[in-house]
Amino acid sequence: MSTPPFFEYRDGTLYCEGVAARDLAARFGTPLYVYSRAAFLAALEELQSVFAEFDPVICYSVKANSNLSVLKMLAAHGSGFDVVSSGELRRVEEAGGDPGRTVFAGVGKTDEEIAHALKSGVLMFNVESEAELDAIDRVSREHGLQAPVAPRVNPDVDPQTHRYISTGHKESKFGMDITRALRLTERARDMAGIKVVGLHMHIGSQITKTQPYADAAAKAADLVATMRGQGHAIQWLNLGGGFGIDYRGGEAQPITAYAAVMAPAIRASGCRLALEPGRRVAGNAGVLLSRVIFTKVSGDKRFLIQDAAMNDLLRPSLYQAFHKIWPVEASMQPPDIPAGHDGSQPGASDAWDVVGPVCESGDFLAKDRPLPPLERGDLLAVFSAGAYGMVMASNYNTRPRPAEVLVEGNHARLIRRRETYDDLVAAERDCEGDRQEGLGQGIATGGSSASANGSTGHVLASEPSRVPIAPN
Ligand SMILES: Cc1ncc(COP(=O)(O)O)c(C=O)c1O
Ligand SMILES: N[C@@H](CCCC[NH3+])C(=O)O
Repeated sequence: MSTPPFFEYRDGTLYCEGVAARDLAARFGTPLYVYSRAAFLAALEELQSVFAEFDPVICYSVKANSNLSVLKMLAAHGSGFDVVSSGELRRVEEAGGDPGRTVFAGVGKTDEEIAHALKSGVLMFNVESEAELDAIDRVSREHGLQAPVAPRVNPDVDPQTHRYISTGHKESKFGMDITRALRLTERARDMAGIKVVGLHMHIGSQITKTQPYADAAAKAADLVATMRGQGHAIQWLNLGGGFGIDYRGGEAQPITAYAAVMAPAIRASGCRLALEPGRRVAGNAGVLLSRVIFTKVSGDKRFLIQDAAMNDLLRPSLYQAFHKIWPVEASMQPPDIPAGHDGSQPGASDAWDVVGPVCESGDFLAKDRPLPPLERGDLLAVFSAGAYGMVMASNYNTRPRPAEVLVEGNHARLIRRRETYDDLVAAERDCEGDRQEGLGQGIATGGSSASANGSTGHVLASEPSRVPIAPN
């Protein structure tokens, strides 16, 4: 691809734009998510320009990386948003994003969430079922409003991706098959609280073939014509996200290749285009830095135990997902691993299981991965970690979640401080307060004993509890 490398090795060490990764690790501690501002914006701008003919709204999928600073940056560069909860919508609003360029998806919207989205004026609701349509109609009428909606249709195409992240097939919990969708739009004609303005499809994630998009777009264009025949003024074709990225190297398609196969159908539909890319914008804009705690040999296996675990980056454990991993101090970029090959070399003398400290056998970032010599204290970079990384992190094993840093040129800015032990127990201490002071008196006020600092180091502070616990 023509974009400059945002993460590259220079003089034997990894840089993010103009900042050395080792300096970031020293300043902010590890594990640490590091993002390149230029990488996010290059990916967004590529989508905006390649699809420009269709006056698109690129609705960045907030679930991929929902950091407020990331959303602010994208909003300032004309991004719309795709949200799946009131929480995500609040993030967009707090970041200064435009609800009028935001689509609200998700299979289980509550009445409260529907009301929130209606009042904030979202561009449209992606409707996933008839029951949901009824709920949106009812809530809209209660508020004297009319909801713009786009039924989510499963075109029953095979996206040729991991089965856990494919969604456009008939058995999916998401969306509706074509027959049901048309039944829904038929009923919607009589609903005062509903205005059908678009059609939505999202067939899966990390899709590296173009054919599934060609098939889905063609079915979408036909369906738009049928829905217009029912009397709906369809203005929007929302073809979702799913565009794949390079995890191994060489598997991603240029956006122009997807656009080339989708364009004829979009043109035929006469609609404006909405897209919901997440991974394509965020995935290769981030790396996760970690530090080796111990090396260990057990039988024939060699383990690199480092301080990033499944709670920090879940994808390898959950999907057996492949991420390149390479020392921060190295003379060359990590090698590409051909598609269809997992990169593992069982028994190779330089092969390591890269694991974390979490008490699960499934806690690994890579298996049997050939790596240059490494020892305690060395830094590692886990690549392609900008999407579905921090957002899927948890506190399992009472591990504070990592800090996040955004790099712009030669400048690095902390955009989420490292969690502290106090952050993790604050909600529990609030309840202990209730018990001690009597029901109703210790209701949480939003205040906590969380430290305002915590921006450096990976020390798990072991402070004495500040709230005395009542005797039983
Ligand atoms: C409805 C919807 N839109 C957009 C996305 C973003 O997908 P991706 O990150 O693969 O672009 C998802 C996640 O797969 C989704 O479920
Ligand atoms: N979380 C997934 C993708 C799911 C996309 C959300 N619909 C991943 O890490 O690849």
